[in-house]
This record gives sequence, C-alpha cells and structure tokens, in this order.
Amino acid sequence: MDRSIHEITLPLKVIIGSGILDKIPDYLSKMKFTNQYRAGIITGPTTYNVAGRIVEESLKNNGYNVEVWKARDARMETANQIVEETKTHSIKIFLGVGGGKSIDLAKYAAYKNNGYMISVPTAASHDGIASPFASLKGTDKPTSTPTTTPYAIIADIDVISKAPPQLIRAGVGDLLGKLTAVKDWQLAHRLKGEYYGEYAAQLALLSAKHVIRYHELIASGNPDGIRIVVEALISSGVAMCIAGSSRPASGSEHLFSHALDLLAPGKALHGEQVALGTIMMLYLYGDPKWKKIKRIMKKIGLPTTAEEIGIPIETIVKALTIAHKIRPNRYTILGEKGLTEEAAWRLVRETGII
Ligand SMILES: NC(=O)C1=CN([C@@H]2O[C@H](COP(=O)(O)OP(=O)(O)OC[C@H]3O[C@@H](n4cnc5c(N)ncnc54)[C@H](OP(=O)(O)O)[C@@H]3O)[C@@H](O)[C@H]2O)C=CC1
Ligand SMILES: O=C(CO)COP(=O)(O)O
Ligand SMILES: [Zn+2]
Repeated sequence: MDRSIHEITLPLKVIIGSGILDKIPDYLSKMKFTNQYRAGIITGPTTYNVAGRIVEESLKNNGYNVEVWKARDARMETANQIVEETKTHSIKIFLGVGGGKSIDLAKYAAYKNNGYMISVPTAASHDGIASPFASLKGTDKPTSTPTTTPYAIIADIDVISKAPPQLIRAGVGDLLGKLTAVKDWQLAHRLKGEYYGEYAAQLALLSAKHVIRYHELIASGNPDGIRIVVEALISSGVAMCIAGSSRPASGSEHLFSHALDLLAPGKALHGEQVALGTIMMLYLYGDPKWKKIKRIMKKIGLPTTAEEIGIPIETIVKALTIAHKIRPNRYTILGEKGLTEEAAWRLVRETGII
C-alpha cells in the first residue's frame, strides 16, 4: 500500500436507539436518499424474522422498491451470487440486517455495485458493524476483503438486547481479542517494519479495556451494558477504518479462530473462538493478564475450555499448528513456522483449555 497517501472513510452517521427500525426511511431521507433508489435487504433466516421484515415493511410503506436476500452463510460463492442478483435489480442501497455474516455480505455487494451500505446490526456479536472489510469464507484461506465503509449504522438497542445472550458475550470476546491483535501489530512493526498506526492501535485497545472495565454491567444484561458493547464494537470498526486494514482488530487470536472455521465450521461463534485464542496468545507473549482475561470470560459466561466451546481438544491443537498459514503476510507471535504439535499441547495444558 502506498503510505504517502492515506485515505480514511468513516461512517457518516451512527444512530443507536430503542425501537428505531421502522424509522429507517426517515433516516434515509435525512441522508438525502429518496425512494427512487432501489433497496436490497441482506439478512439471514432468523434475523429476517427478528428485524428484516420490519425494515422491509417500513421501506415498502414509504414507497421504496425492496428486494430481500436471506443468506445462510458468508461464503465467497454466496457473496458473488448476491452481487449478481442485486446488479440485476439495480440495487443502490444495501441494508445488512443481521449478524456479522449478513453485514459482511451487504458490504461486499454494496462495494461491487458501487452502492451505499447501511449497517443494521441485530446482535452485538462482532466488530464488523462499522468496519470497511468483509470476512468471506469458503476458501482455504479466509480473507478480509476491502469493501466499502458502512455509510450509516442504525443499531436498535431493543432488538440487540433481545438477541440470545451468547451473541453479546461473543461481542465481548471479539473485543478482548484486541489485546493480542495490537501486540501482534507492534511485533510486526518491530520485526518486519510493517506500518503501525498508534492512534488506531490505541482506539482498538480502548474498546477492549472499556468492556473489561464494565464486564459486570454487561454480564447483568442491563441495556446500558449492551450499549457499551455496541459502542465499543463500532469504535473498534472505526479503528480498522483509520488503519486501512483489520490489523488493529485481528492478530494471532483471529488466525486461530479462522483455523477453527476451516476445521470445525459452525461449531462456535466467531467471538467465542477469538476469546479462547486470546487467552492462549497472551500466554505466548508471557503476559500474566491471560489469567485475568480468563477469569472475566468465566464470569460473563464465555467458554474457556475445549469442552465448553464444544470443539474437540485435538481440533484446537491442530488449529494452533496451522493458524500461521492462514494469512502468511500477517506476522504474529506464531511466527513464520507456527507452533509445533508439542508446543500446542503444552499451550492448551498450561492455559487450562484442556
Ligand atoms: N468484517 C469484519 O470486519 C468482521 C467480520 N466478522 C465476521 O462476522 C461473523 C461473525 O458474526 P456473528 O454475528 O457472530 O455471526 P452470524 O452473523 O453468523 O450470526 C450468528 C447467528 O446469530 C443469529 N442472530 C443474529 N442476531 C440475532 C437476533 N437478534 N436474534 C436471534 N438470532 C440472531 C444469526 O441468524 P441468521 O441465521 O438469521 O443470520 C446466526 O444464526 C463471522 O463471519 C466473522 O468472520 C467479525 C468481525 C469483524
Ligand atoms: O474479525 C475481524 C476483526 O474482529 C476481522 O478480521 P479478519 O481480517 O481476520 O477477517
Ligand atoms: Zn473478529
């Protein structure tokens, strides 16, 4: 990347409130959109019932021409199919209504169609809500594809609060990952001369520190706690916008999660896997904080063992040994050769994952 020109695109508007889904047409018109623009809702089978339908009906009631896509996965193949279909329908406004999967698909489709992406999260489970990247699956090396920064974020706290509690816990897990992601970024800067942006790094770290500070309030299910997680997730996404890469938000703990996605797809949530990886990567850094993070994870109900996350320990060990190959140009504590099987077994024993 040519670092002499650093272009940053941030979301134009962030609206967080209660019962705001059916106000989306008003927000769109305040952003100068009219119902001359065709709208596409990219959602999932469950999230359509939770939120997508409300958005669809309110847009239709306001004269919008609306098409809906209910996606079951965020594979590159699925993403390209949506791109083609949205092209046929001349969609210009792409609303990602759902979890990380739906939001990533909408971002990708908006980017490929030169449209506007509106991020409508139904769960506080990931920091892709505001990021300009789409994590698409289905290849042997899951990649973060640069797309378009969400033009606006419309987060309905009522909907997000009613989501299964496992999802908000996963959001905290994704944020805890910034503790090692930033260490990895600094390491790559020192050892490989990689560009490092202190401000973006500190912003990502702040989002992790913020949820650590308020973990008890978050665990109580109080709407103020939910709001804290949503804001921290948005802020971590903004860190990615500023950095121009997912570096501040994704390091060795994410490589471990991506490896699990390849070996045991659909077994656990992204943020749960990332948090488990964070314990182990902190340990590798010799940072005694791994014990505190594990304690906090237990307190809020995030899985801290192979059994709790529902993935066989052998698979976790295997993931640790292949994680470094997922994105070879992203240098992390795992180094260029990765962990041996013996080292991986020692790691899971020392950190009590087994
Ligand atoms: N681009 C980026 O920067 C980032 C991308 N990601 C990506 O995001 C994904 C992880 O996001 P995550 O949200 O955990 O996964 P999903 O989008 O797969 O959502 C998990 C499940 O929760 C359901 N769900 C979501 N909201 C609700 C709700 N309110 N009520 C009931 N069910 C709900 C979804 O339903 P349904 O089946 O209807 O979708 C889905 O079954 C991964 O693919 C990850 O790689 C993560 C971080 C950053
Ligand atoms: O999940 C992410 C940040 O939380 C995105 O990271 P990746 O670049 O590893 O897909
Ligand atoms: Zn993540």
